[in-house]
Amino acid sequence: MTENIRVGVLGARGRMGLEVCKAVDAADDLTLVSMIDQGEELFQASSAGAQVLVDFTNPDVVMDNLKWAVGQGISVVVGTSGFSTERLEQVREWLAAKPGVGVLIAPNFGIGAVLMMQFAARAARFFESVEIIEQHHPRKLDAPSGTAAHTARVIAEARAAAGSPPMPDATKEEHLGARGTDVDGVRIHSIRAAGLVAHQEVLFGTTGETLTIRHDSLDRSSFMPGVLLAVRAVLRRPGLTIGLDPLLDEG
Ligand SMILES: NC(=O)C1=CN([C@@H]2O[C@H](COP(=O)(O)OP(=O)(O)OC[C@H]3O[C@@H](n4cnc5c(N)ncnc54)[C@H](OP(=O)(O)O)[C@@H]3O)[C@@H](O)[C@H]2O)C=CC1
Ligand SMILES: O=C(O)C1=N[C@H](C(=O)O)C[C@H](O)C1
Repeated sequence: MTENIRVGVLGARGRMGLEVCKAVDAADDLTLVSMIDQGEELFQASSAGAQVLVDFTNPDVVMDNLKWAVGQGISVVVGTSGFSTERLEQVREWLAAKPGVGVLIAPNFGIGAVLMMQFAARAARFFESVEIIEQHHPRKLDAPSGTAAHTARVIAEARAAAGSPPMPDATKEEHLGARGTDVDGVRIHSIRAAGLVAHQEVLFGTTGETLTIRHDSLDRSSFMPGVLLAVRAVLRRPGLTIGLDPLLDEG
């Protein structure tokens, strides 16, 4: 009989952390050994023998958590947003000194959201224009969302690979922010409103037609199958894994 994976949760009293603790607790093959939130010591996780930490904290603290965990030889599943190319490079450097440790960072654990990003990358080369509209609950700290920024990057990569010309846009005079923010040449518009959870539209346009790809997380339980998939996979994936895509492709 295989032993349960021992899991610790960072940000355990937050909106996502609470949901992750419930999901881990309910899984037969996982054991919740540590729940850590703001002001509590990370060593509680190593003392409790955590093999995998799940981090849903905030962009200001996640890098310190990761540095500590990798240093301790503990693998980490990260949902916290705010990962730039520079941050990812830093994580790779820490991991290089700790072969065997795995870190999986996913901008979005919703399976539908992962598919939305894949579909957007596939559509990118067929359209002249594309803009992203993301909508979230008003307690979100960062804008644009990590999902929107990642979507913009994969679209930009697909457009560059296809040799797409710059998008048409005659705007000459602009009120600050009216055209959203620019990530790798793709405009992102961020909406924050009570009642929302996490929603995104990718709007493509070309002569005579548009294509809108939309995903809605209506409840935070939508992220849990992806989080559990990552927790189960990270111990057999040393090094850095970005996104759930390679796990979904495993079947
Ligand atoms: N990848 C994905 O699929 C998803 C990612 N997210 C991302 O996850 C992150 C968390 O989101 P959400 O749960 O809504 O946010 P919350 O603010 O509800 O939760 C974050 C929790 O982390 C705590 N915290 C702050 N600092 C530390 C620390 N050093 N150690 C441990 N805990 C700490 C916070 O405490 P306090 O409030 O006292 O600061 C809070 O309880 C965000 O970056 C969000 O964008 C969210 C949903 C899905
Ligand atoms: O803060 C949130 O809620 C979410 N954050 C992630 C992001 O920034 O993309 C994932 C999802 O959109 C929910």
